[in-house]
Amino acid sequence: MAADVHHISLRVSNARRLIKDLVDKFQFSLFTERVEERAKQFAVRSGSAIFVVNERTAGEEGEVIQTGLCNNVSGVTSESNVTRNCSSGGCHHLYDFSDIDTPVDSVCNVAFEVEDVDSTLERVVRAGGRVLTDIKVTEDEQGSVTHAVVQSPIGNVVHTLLDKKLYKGLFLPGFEASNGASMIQEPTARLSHFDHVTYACPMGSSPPILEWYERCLGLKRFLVNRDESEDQGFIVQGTDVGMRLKAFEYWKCAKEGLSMTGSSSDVKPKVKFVIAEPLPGQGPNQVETFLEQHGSPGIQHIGLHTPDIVSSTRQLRAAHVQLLKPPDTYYSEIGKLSEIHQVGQSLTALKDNGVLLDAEADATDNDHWNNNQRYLMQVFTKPIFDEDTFFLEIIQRCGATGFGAGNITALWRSVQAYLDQREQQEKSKNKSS
Ligand SMILES: O=C(O)C(=O)Cc1ccc(O)cc1
Repeated sequence: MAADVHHISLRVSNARRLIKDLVDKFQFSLFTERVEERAKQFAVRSGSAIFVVNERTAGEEGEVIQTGLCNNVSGVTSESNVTRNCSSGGCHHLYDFSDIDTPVDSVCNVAFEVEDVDSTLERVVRAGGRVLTDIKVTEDEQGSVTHAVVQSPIGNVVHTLLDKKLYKGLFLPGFEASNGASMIQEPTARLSHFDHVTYACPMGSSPPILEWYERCLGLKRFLVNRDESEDQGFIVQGTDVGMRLKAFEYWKCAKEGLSMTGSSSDVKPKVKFVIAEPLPGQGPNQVETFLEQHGSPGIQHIGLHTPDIVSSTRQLRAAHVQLLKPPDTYYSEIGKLSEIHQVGQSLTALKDNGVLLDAEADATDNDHWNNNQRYLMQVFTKPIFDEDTFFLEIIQRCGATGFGAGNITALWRSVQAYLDQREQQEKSKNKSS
């Protein structure tokens, strides 16, 4: 079963504000939208990364809105443990499912493009998955798109499954080109594609999640780096750090997996998924802060790939994007300078821009890259919504396919320092009021 991320949708209270930030600060372009009295949806893109921003409206939950676009033309084999709910909310935000309440702004749908929605849905049903919206066909003069929506095993996250083989239009039926939008993808897009989606999940929840993704969607586990144990996942633990990571992705075949990691641009890299769980006995930490403020497990951050992280980071800082800096000691850790020099990067450029570099981020033997030239570079933004929940990561992979322990720890510490500072500010605000 082929599955590739088509877009990721967010549900927010003020869509225009978020769109403005994504366009002005992150250089996404607004290319298509669907604005009706009861539904506002905007799509922005940078390279192949597409976000659909859906505006939450008061009284949205459970309402039935008919737009005339949702013709239910086919069903799939029904099983008693499957909830089928086609009418409620399904046409409100097209290609999404509006009935799962999100009390705060949230990223809640990773939409996959699949070969065949019917057979994918049958597989989901057979594996005990929950279908939220049965198969629907939407059409306009450019052709038709078949879609369905399934619930993921993670909080409010759903997956829309799309078959666009019979569609020639700009995006999806029901969406109109935005004013001034260009059909041609800007060649200079700085952020080229979604690299990974990281879920914050409760302690101990990863085994059934991995099983769900494998059985329902055919996504398979891969090791984050050489130090990961198959059983335990990759454990990041220190005095102030405590998290278990497990990762999975879609592998068409081993051959494609290998060529994906090379520099050739003819294969679109597949998006990776990471599950982050807190470890027992840790103090307050960012995964738990997410679970608390978000109200359920969900998408904690998304990694966006750039071909040039130093210039992307400079541009983002100039556009007033708040990026987290690693602890001061990061660049003077033993071996860091030689690691940076060995791969031909500049300490000053990385340090000035707060970019982290890790050459241990691999669990595979990948002969396309020289062993000591496989590395990745990363930087995190501060949370982008009002709550301390979702943030973005900018990442540049140079051959490395996983995540390195050194960077994960430094990224964790930079997020934690920010959250601790926020908590202190809140406390002193409450004292003085
Ligand atoms: O390094 C990455 O991008 C990861 O996805 C690992 C990670 C996961 C959760 C955190 O709170 C911090 C780092």
